[in-house]
Amino acid sequence: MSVLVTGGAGYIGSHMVLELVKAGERVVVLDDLSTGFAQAVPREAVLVRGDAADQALVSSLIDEYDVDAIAHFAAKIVVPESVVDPLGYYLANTGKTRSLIEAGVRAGVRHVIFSSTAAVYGDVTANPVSEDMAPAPVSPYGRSKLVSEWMLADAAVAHDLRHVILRYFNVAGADPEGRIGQSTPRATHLIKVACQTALGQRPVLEVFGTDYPTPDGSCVRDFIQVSDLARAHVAALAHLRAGGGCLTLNCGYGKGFSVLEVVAAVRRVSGIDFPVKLSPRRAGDPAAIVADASRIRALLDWQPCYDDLDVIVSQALAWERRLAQQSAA
Ligand SMILES: NC(=O)c1ccc[n+]([C@@H]2O[C@H](COP(=O)([O-])OP(=O)(O)OC[C@H]3O[C@@H](n4cnc5c(N)ncnc54)[C@H](O)[C@@H]3O)[C@@H](O)[C@H]2O)c1
Ligand SMILES: O=c1ccn([C@@H]2O[C@H](COP(=O)(O)OP(=O)(O)O[C@H]3O[C@H](CO)[C@@H](O)[C@H](O)[C@H]3O)[C@@H](O)[C@H]2O)c(=O)[nH]1
Repeated sequence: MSVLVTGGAGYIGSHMVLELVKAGERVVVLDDLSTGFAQAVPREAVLVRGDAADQALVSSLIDEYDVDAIAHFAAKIVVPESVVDPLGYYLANTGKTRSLIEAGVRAGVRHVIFSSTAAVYGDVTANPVSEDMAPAPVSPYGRSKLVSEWMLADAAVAHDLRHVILRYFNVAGADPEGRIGQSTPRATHLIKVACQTALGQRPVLEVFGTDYPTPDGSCVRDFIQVSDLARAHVAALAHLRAGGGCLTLNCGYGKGFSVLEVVAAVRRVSGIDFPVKLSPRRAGDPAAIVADASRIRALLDWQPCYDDLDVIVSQALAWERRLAQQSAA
């Protein structure tokens, strides 16, 4: 049996591939390398360059590698881009997910793990947020993911298919052994941008908004370390293979850190007092979003190992240093 990982050359998918390989799984990565990197895929996994919506290709991979489970990471992920290109996002995230699931169902795949997002909750007014809260996404990106969630749920009723939907909160950090990390060019993620600023690769870190109704006025987020998140997928796979039912689970630690607290952590860990500019709010940012993370701990055999902001920041910094060395070489 093998696991088909779409988007397995990307930031989060590549960390799951490492965890799967470590667990002795056979892994086939299907990635079009639009934002991913071939070198992020370990030698032990098969990398096929192609589109997750290419049904003929997906069917042939399922047959050739005896795939019993699909982990679907492939997507477009930039929220503001989704506002200017909603149809592109619905195609990439919803239309292509439909094609992939259909190919999987036809070929007899019974397990799907789907990368969803805290963005499905929208502008929450109370924290922490549990999975029972009615989703109300405010961006085409969030809506494109929510429609995919619904599609999976409907397909699970009609077909012999079970799924785990994982709603990631803010993903950060890197492989603790330094093999992989977030390589996305022009990334907008706070911890990555702050580390790049500390290392002098960006002139200044802008803090978007200091007048939010939060303790220090900046936004609050729940940061989950990427290898912990990857292991949640491995636990979800074990749940499905053991005959477990469909689940929708938040992936966070249940702890909020403000943007200014993250800045302080990056300064503390790096020892560098990099420049920060207090700027106006960024459109579309909810003031605070923190996971109620009790369900995943109750229902999956999953224990986080890196639930510590300074550890996450030190991994992200180490990865940025490595990327800088690679590009200088
Ligand atoms: N990064 C976050 O903080 C975050 C938060 C919530 C949810 N997510 C979700 O996690 C998943 C992975 O995100 P990431 O941060 O690793 O992004 P990423 O851009 O690093 O990875 C996406 C991967 O999918 C590939 N891809 C895109 N479209 C494809 C297609 N049609 N066919 C084949 N491959 C394709 C890309 O080349 C890339 O390797 C996405 O579904 C995203 O929506 C990410
Ligand atoms: O240079 C920066 C970058 C970010 N921020 C702030 O930091 C917070 C976090 O921003 P970011 O790291 O861009 O993450 P989010 O906008 O919270 O979105 C992430 O987390 C969501 C789930 O919570 C996912 O859906 C998205 O794909 C993922 O990018 C926000 O308040 C931003 O305004 C800054 O102040 N300065």
